Amino acid sequence: MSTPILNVRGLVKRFGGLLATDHVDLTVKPGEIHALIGPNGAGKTTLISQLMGELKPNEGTIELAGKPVDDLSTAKRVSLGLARTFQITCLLPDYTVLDNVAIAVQVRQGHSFRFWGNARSEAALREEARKYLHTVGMERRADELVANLSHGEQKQLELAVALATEPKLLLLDEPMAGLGHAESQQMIGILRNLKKQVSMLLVEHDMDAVFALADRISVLVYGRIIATGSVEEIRDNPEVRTAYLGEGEEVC
Ligand SMILES: Nc1ncnc2c1ncn2[C@@H]1O[C@H](COP(=O)(O)OP(=O)(O)OP(=O)(O)O)[C@@H](O)[C@H]1O
Repeated sequence: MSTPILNVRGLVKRFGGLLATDHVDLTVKPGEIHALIGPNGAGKTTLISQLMGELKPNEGTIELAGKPVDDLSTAKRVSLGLARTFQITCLLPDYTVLDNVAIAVQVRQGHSFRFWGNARSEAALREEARKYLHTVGMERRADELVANLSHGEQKQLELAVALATEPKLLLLDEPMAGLGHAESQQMIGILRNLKKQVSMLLVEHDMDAVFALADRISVLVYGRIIATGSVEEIRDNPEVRTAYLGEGEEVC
């Protein structure tokens, strides 16, 4: 079996008396979309923050493509191929769409945002940035200011910014949040196409999107993974139905 892109073993995070992450084991295989679902407060964001190195676990280990990252900073983890998109968009509103992606390319290349404006390198940066805009279907909006984008377009741009770091593993924190039906369908199409390039851990409440995209699903309840399996296995699991999907409800 090939080495997982992400391998989490026995991860524990305590906030005082609260076990926000309760001995979590989780893998993401190469080319896989692994969805992480669970009710509000289950510990999904806390888990992602530990993967990124923003929160220090109390116990457990995290490996990225076979390499332990437990003692590495967030920046070092990003340079090893980890990227995250946020629930709340985190873009530069006074810059154009293309600038936002070009800046991310520049940062990946090891240059500080401070050097933005270096005319010699800008053309090459912009050319590369257009590639990521194309991937998310936004090349025609390249010269628009971020402040003028719709919520759905901002989500797509945020994805392009994350892709500009050339990740091996993309952590998606509710990419469908706040999107209308048409925008959700568009995002599902983009993520499905992206599968060829990057593995994904998808945290999402929109079950239609999860069922449409996930190769495997893990269900987190009170910090503990109660089940991992295929869409069918999770849909039919009685414990999952009781704890999360709602006993007796039709879920598809
Ligand atoms: N910094 C913190 N200090 C204390 N408790 C925290 C902290 N961050 C999160 N918690 C608690 O840990 C638990 C898990 O929270 P978390 O935000 O990770 O859940 P979530 O599954 O992401 O929820 P949602 O779906 O609403 O985003 C909750 O009970 C929350 O109140």
